[in-house]
Amino acid sequence: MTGAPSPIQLQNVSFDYDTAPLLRDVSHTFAAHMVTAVLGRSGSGKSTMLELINGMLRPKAGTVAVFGKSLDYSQVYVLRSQIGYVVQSAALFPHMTVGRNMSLSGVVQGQSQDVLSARVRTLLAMAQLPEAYADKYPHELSGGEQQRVSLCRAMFLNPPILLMDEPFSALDYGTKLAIYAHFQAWQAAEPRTVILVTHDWEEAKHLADAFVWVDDGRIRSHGNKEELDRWKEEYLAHL
Ligand SMILES: Nc1ncnc2c1ncn2[C@@H]1O[C@H](COP(=O)(O)OP(=O)(O)OP(=O)(O)O)[C@@H](O)[C@H]1O
Repeated sequence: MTGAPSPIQLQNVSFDYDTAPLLRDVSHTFAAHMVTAVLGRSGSGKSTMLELINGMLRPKAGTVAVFGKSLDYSQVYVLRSQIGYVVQSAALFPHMTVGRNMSLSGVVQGQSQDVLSARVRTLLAMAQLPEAYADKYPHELSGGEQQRVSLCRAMFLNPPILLMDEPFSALDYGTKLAIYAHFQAWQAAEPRTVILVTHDWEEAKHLADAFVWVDDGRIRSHGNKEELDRWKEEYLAHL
């Protein structure tokens, strides 16, 4: 724990898609400047939890607070510059260059071309991608490279919060390890509050400092690496 106030709090949050309850009275305070892995089997509501945090979904009951304030759903766009969001498929726009894909949020903010280009160069260097990639199109990159671009895009406005939804699950093992290393280097250089959704126990152990296990609409357990080790067999048997 860093002792810094939590930038993300769920208080008695319940949610359903007008069918069976999906999250039931969930409360959790996410630690600042750390990676928290949210684990759980498929369909347990992990992605839904991220969409509640970034305001794409609204709880049926309870509150979501970001930086100490309950979300104001009439101004959810304000969160876009504070919360980066990375999903499993890199989801880059195919008709735009890599540089354009990365810098869209800066374009929307009216940043000058010089500022945009400089940030693209910095991020490509951090992701150890060649500068010339800025002018390539997504289909010219490998899956792992596209996912690195997607991470760069989420980092473009330097958001203090990063939400990652199974960002590495479609990658082969070698590519995954390489991206893990990039991600860890970025996190060491500029610690953010990261929530990493994954069902992969090993990935969670590798990348995160804190852990939340979502099951049957509730937080079944949460804790540190020791806790995670304690759950291992039970968790794997439960998937
Ligand atoms: N837009 C939607 N409308 C209706 N039901 C939905 C919608 N999105 C998700 N669901 C359902 O809600 C449940 C939880 O979905 P969610 O994607 O949050 O789970 P998850 O834990 O992230 O799963 P996975 O690991 O498979 O991605 C699933 O049963 C899913 O079918």
